[in-house]
Amino acid sequence: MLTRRYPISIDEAQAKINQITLPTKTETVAVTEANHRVLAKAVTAPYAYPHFRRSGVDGFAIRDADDHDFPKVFKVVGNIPAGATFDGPLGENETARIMTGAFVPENADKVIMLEKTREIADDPDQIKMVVTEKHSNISEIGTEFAEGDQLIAADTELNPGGLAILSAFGIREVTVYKRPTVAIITTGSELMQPDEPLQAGKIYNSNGPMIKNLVAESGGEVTSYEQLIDDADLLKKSLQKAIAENDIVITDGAVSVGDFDFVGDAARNADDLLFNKIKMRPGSVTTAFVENNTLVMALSGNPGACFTGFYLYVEPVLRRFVHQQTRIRQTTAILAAPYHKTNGFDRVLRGQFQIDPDGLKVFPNGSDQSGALGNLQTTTCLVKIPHSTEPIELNAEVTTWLLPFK
Ligand SMILES: Nc1nc2c(c(=O)[nH]1)N[C@H]1C(S)=C(S)[C@@H](COP(=O)(O)OP(=O)(O)OC[C@H]3O[C@@H](n4cnc5c(N)ncnc54)[C@H](O)[C@@H]3O)O[C@H]1N2
Ligand code: MOO
Repeated sequence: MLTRRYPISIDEAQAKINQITLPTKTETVAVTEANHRVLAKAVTAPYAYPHFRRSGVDGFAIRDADDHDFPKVFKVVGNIPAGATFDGPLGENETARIMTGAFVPENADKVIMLEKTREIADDPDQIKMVVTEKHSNISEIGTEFAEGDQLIAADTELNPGGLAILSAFGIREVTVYKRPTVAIITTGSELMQPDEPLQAGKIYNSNGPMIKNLVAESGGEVTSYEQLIDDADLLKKSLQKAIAENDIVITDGAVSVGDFDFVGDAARNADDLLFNKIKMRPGSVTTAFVENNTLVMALSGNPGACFTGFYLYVEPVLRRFVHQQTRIRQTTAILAAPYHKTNGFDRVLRGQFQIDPDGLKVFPNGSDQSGALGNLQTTTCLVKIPHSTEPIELNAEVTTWLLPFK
């Protein structure tokens, strides 16, 4: 039976996905595993930082009371390497040799850099200081953070710099948003297994590995990955299980109107069909529905359309699960190379961008065909050519989406 479909615009389709309510789930993870995880709770300083007075240079610690009439000779009463402490106060004209990062004696007020001192021949217990210093060269307690200060705000995606801050306080665990769980179901009796020899009429599954890695780099957790033959019962069972166990299910193929396009049937019967046709090419068949509180994103089997559909509709929702903005930058650019085709739907070209002194320029990058995949490695942006009966002019301003990790 031919399914009636109601095409909506790219903006409308994106808005529909953006409107669905997502659950908030959190978990505790080790800081060692937390790079690119998103904090669900702010982290505050358990104590002041630095928590002891630290020398910023290698040199000799002195008291304010002795900080006059240079050059002068001091008595060396201690040696404080980094990691050590120093007992007792410095007396009059006494100093302690001290290394960068080391504990400053409690009554010392300044550290004179090694370069401004001279050893006294045959007398290691004395040191001559040539001149004083303008600054104390001491990091005082709490100069970076007072106890209770916010170290990193909630809803922040941790990066190696953030992990350094947490580690500086000995913090070993953080509360983060759970990654959305994602099941991937690729379909098609024409798909071979990677270890099968090439056969006439069949192809290797290229979308599967692409989707898996796109999900992972967008912060999703792939819980299952399947490659199914075109069989309605098999697909139905797989889909039901995937929906019951995951936050998101991504299907690929079988979503058009052909004899084996079973995902379209599931969409039509779903709790909430968001859309089953978009006024764009490639990717017009991209379909989205919610079933049992799980979002099902049905991407086209055609590689170019699958790639485009993922970035425009799936990446943003994966990021929203963990309270983050999409990593895709939507902006305007100058179409810097000619494009002659016209189209009843908006066309989304795979492109490449260039940042020039006079602005952002975009260039079509090879084939705009839905089934073409030769440009998937080198594409760095998507470019929207609005539907029109006239070809778009060279140097027209166009909407573009700059893709992440390119
Ligand atoms: N009568 C109509 N036919 C088609 C329409 C239409 O509106 N009416 N739409 C066309 C458009 S546009 C597209 S896009 C495709 C979408 O088809 P499906 O998403 O249902 O995908 P399939 O039919 O299963 O496969 C399409 C194409 O992609 C290849 N494929 C499938 N899976 C993979 C994979 N994992 N890796 C690589 N390639 C894959 C498959 O072999 C087909 O060549 O429908 C048009 N037809
Ligand atoms: O959905 Mo098809 O990719 O529009 O060409």
